[in-house]
Amino acid sequence: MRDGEQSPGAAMSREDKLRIARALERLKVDVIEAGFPASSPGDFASVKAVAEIVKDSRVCALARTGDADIDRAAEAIKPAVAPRIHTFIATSPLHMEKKLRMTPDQVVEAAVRAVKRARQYTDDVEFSAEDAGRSEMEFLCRIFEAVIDAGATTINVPDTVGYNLPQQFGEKFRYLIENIPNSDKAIFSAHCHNDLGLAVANSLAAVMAGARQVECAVNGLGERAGNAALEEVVMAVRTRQDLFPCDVGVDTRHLLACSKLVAAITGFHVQPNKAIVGLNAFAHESGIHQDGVLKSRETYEIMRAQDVGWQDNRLTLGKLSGRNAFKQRMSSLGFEFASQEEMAEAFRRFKELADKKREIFDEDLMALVTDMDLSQANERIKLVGMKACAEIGETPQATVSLVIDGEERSATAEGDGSVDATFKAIEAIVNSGAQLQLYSVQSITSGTDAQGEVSVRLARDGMAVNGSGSDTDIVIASAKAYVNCLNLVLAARAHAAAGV
Ligand SMILES: CC(=O)SCCNC(=O)CCNC(=O)[C@H](O)C(C)(C)COP(=O)(O)OP(=O)(O)OC[C@H]1O[C@@H](n2cnc3c(N)ncnc32)[C@H](O)[C@@H]1OP(=O)(O)O
Ligand SMILES: CC(C)C(=O)C(=O)O
Ligand SMILES: [Mg+2]
Repeated sequence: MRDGEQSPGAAMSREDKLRIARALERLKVDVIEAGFPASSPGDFASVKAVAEIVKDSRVCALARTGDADIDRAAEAIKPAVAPRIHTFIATSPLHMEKKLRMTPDQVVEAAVRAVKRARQYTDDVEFSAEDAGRSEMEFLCRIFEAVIDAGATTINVPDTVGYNLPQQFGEKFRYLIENIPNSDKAIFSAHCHNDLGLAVANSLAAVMAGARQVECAVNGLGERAGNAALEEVVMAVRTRQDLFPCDVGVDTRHLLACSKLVAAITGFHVQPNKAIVGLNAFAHESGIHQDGVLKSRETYEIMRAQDVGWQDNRLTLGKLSGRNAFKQRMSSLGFEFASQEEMAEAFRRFKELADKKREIFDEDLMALVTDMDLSQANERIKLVGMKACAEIGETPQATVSLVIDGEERSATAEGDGSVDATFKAIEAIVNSGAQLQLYSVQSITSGTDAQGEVSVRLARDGMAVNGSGSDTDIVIASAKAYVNCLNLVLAARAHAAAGV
């Protein structure tokens, strides 16, 4: 949380940190580095609040080597069940000379003094040699030996600027652990940055070489290009237990939820092709892969989607998809082909359509094999009125009026936001039982009076339907999209009931 928040634009409030801390505790991480209490009164309060609520993970606060920073960190983590102080100072020639303007002797002295002071507050003290990735090995051995003697129980080796390569970083750990006489009295830790895209690889190399703590951040957030992504480190160690001499205690089933929470709080969205938590991490689009997965999941999956929090893997249909996936999808939508010829003809039309359209949805498939085009479905439900209220400090509320088959009905509901309240009000009237799978907003013109286009995907009985709506007001556009989707669901259901 501390380095993750150092991503430009990702600063977190006390409330944000509490929500993330709860999610990290549920994930069963060993240590939560909650913040840097000396940095601001707000961050002090955040770290203290996290220390008050977290029971099952250690709560750690960062501090420079000065007395004031250490005392402030100690004060903030005082309520924690398992408090840790993490103090650091830079050890590379460049940082010592140009930034700190200190001699190596002064740096060792400051580090030892800080660790001793921190030990007066807790017996769990971590020391980091900032920019260790560019520090001289002999100096690292000297300062680490001194701080372990002073009481440091975790020795962190940060590649602060992401300069190291995996083999080299692993060698550093091996050398340090073998050459520091008291290295057995501390846990060695890796803290890698992603400037060359190597943060996870470097962290894993460190673990192979003896590190037993990895500092990482959900979704790989952190200063500049970020830190090692927690979900990737965890799943690499878990998936390749044949190679690692240790495991992680993380409950991986919460990885996706945690990633989504951090993305929602920071506004840093995860790209679709991101490992583990990206939308496409367990999706298969091309025919040969889909065929393999249908026959045996392991042919193209090294992890189970469910083990990291997804409901299941997905077979998406597009121009690269094959017959087997097409047939399976049609079958799950309730269509069985009477003959090979009928199937071949439907598949030919599917490929033709896929050449024109980037993604093929269930309603496209239904239109393809029947004479019914769902996009032309009758509007059985009409949105005739709505009012949504959002007020700071108040629970958002929405009232919606619909005309269903000629009869007008209204409902009011509360929600997490105006859109959520609106959807709940619609559901209070319609009671469709459909699940919201996707919600996205795009502006289709520019300026504050822009038309917003909202897309909604609802799923019911194994079938997903996409609807859209546009308006200058996003909440109204959302209601229109939801109603549009419901009309498509109703049309599909009527169609299925008619046995077409
Ligand atoms: C690699 C990392 O991620 S380190 C953590 C980085 N995180 C942050 O910096 C976020 C929080 N930081 C802050 O809020 C502020 O920088 C503060 C409160 C810590 C300090 O603010 P200021 O007093 O205004 O100092 P400023 O940020 O301009 O400069 C940092 C000072 O700390 C000194 N310093 C840096 N690291 C250390 C250290 N480990 N131990 C002691 N002093 C240090 C610098 O030499 C500099 O000292 P100077 O003012 O005598 O030149
Ligand atoms: C404070 C230290 C551990 C750090 O974040 C870094 O060196 O990257
Ligand atoms: Mg860092």
